[in-house]
Amino acid sequence: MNYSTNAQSHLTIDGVDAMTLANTYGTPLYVYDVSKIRQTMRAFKAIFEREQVPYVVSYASKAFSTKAIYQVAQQEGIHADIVSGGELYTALSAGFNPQHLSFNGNNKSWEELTLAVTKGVGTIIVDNFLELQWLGEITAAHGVKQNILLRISPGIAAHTHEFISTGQQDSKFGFDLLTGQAKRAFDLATHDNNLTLRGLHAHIGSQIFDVTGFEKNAALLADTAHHWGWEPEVINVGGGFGIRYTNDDTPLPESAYAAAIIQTLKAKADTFGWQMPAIWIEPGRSIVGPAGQTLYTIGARKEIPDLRTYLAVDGGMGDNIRPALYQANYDAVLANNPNAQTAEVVRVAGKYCESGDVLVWEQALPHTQPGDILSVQATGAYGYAMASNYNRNPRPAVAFVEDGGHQLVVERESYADLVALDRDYELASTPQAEQ
Ligand SMILES: Cc1ncc(COP(=O)(O)O)c(C=O)c1O
Ligand SMILES: N[C@@H](CCCC[NH3+])C(=O)O
Repeated sequence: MNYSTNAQSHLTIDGVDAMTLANTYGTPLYVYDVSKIRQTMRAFKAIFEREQVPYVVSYASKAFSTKAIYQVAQQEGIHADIVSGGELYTALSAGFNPQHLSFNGNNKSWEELTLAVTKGVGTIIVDNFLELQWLGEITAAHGVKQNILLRISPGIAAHTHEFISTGQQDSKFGFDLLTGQAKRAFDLATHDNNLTLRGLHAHIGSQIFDVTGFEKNAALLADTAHHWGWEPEVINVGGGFGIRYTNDDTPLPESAYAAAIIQTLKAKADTFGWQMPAIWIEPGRSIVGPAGQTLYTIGARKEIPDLRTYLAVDGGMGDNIRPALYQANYDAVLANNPNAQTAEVVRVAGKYCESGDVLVWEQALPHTQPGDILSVQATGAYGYAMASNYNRNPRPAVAFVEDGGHQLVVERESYADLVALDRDYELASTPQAEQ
């Protein structure tokens, strides 16, 4: 990897010195290169525009849900997918157009569905029979008509980590196709006057590197609709496009995935004599993952001769659970001199009370000192989004960087924030407890 640096040999992010960011906002710090986010959003759109097919690019905001990212998505003219009342609230607080939201999730509550219907969420992607029934009741009670898609469990196993594969038949998501549940849901949905069924949805998994799963998925959704004697307006093939975390990962460009899906559905539309359905995709990781990195301050070091050197930083599994959860790999770089000669291989560990609290399993680094700044690369997806307060560590701040400028978009939590929702246990001071 060749990192961009300035005259002081410091790592730069879209023209901003990483050391300036660490000094200004403290560490750990999530930093996003917004130009890169915009580039990816535009690249996804460009391929559909070039092929002149109707489409919606919907950013899967579970990957990173903050007001600022919904605002960037809106500026770039893309939609957003949400999976909870909390993500809906965040998007609405950011001023996001609710018509451009789609709502996924395998167990949406009555309250979440009511909020979505009454706030005008554009599309609800219905996952199960209870939701279909509730949605019928809620829309009738509020006298509204709601656009929906049906989420199908397509029976396609994607080649990825078991925990992030969702398309196989043994999955909690969506209506099962093979046992006829999907057809039953289709019949129910098309007979409900308050629901407008616009199309089908299926998502096969995440961090996928080849196009065949997406082609199969698109073909299967089209074949299914055709088999039911129905011409859908929308085919939503989900997200899951893989990214480069380390040099071992070899993702395709955004355009390759999109082109394969477009070709598959063009052919199906031709064969079935349909108008071209709108192709919806839901990329999350590929939009924000490569654009994010996390800056840490290096602290203690433990050398076990002939075994391993641990280098500890001031964050860890609380801000990036992915290595512990999925054995995920990352690259790290010394922000104060990224292109310096490497001198040793270390394991980068966090500060949490868990042996599995690792950020990088094996990393070649130059000589480092306590106080140096380490940047773990490509942490933009499912890092902040999955952050926790384990060990009562405050969650880090988030900074956006663009064209040489920088701004905090999420403040660092304080110790006061950590106890803000706590209440004193009053019974603890009753006479009985004192005896
Ligand atoms: C329904 C759905 N859409 C989109 C995504 C986004 O996936 P990714 O972040 O891998 O693009 C997911 C997560 O895997 C998902 O479950
Ligand atoms: N959170 C996971 C991906 C799950 C995607 C949600 N369907 C990750 O970090 O890779």
